[in-house]
Amino acid sequence: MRGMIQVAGVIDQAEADLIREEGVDWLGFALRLPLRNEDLSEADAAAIIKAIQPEHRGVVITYLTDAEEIRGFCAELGVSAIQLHGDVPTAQLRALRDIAPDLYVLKSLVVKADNIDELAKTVGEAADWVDMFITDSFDPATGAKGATGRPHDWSVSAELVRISPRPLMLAGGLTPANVATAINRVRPAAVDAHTGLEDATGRKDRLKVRQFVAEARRAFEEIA
Ligand SMILES: O=C(O)c1ccccc1NCC(=O)[C@H](O)[C@H](O)COP(=O)(O)O
Repeated sequence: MRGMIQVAGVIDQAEADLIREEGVDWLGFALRLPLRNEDLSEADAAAIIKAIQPEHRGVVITYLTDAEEIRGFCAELGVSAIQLHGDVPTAQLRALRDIAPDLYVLKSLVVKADNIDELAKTVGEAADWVDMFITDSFDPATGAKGATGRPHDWSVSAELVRISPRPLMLAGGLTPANVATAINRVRPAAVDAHTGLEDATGRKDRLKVRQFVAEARRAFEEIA
C-alpha cells in the first residue's frame, strides 16, 4: 500500500462526497476525543461510512485505548480501519489483534521536541500488532496531538520510515503547498491532512483538496 492519501475531520455527507470526488483514498472521522468536541455525531458518521464504496475507506480516529471498547466501537460504526491517537499500551494492541484480526490498525507516533528514541521504541514494540504508523504533530500550547495544523521536524518522520517494518503515514500541518516537499523528504507510504484543507468557515475547500491530491500524487510518482 503506497501513495495513499487520507483527509481527516469529515463533518457531514456533503464533505465526504467532496473529498471522495477529488480522488482521496481514505476518509477520517474523528470521534471520542479528549480535547475538543466531535465534528459530527456517531450516528451520522455511521451513516456516511455505510455508504462508502470499497475503493475508498472510512477510518475512525479516536483516543480510545481499551481493545474491547475499540472493537465494539468499530462494530457499531461499521468501520474496518481505526486510527489510535492515544497512548495505547502494547498489550492492548496485541489484544485488539487477537479479538479483531481483520481490523486495519493505524497507531499514532506524536513527534515532540526530543522524543525520537521513545518513538523508535514504540515502533519496535508495536509493529507486530499494527498495520501502519502515522506520525503527527504536538502543540505544546494546547496539548493537542492531532489536527494542530503544525508541521513537525520531518527528519524524525524520515528516520521512523527508515526503521519501521510497517508503512508510515505522514500527518501534521500538510497543505497543497508543502505536501510534495514533505513526501520527497520523508518518503512515507501515505499522507494525511485536515486543517490545511479547510476554508475560513472550517469546511473542506474543494480547490485545496484538489491541489493537495494532485501535488501528493505527483510526488509519490517521483519517489516510486
Ligand atoms: O482530526 C481531528 O480532529 C483530530 C483530533 C484529535 C486528534 C487527532 C485528530 N486527527 C488526526 C488526523 O489524522 C489529522 O488529520 C492530523 O492530526 C493532521 O491534522 P492537521 O495538522 O490539521 O493537518
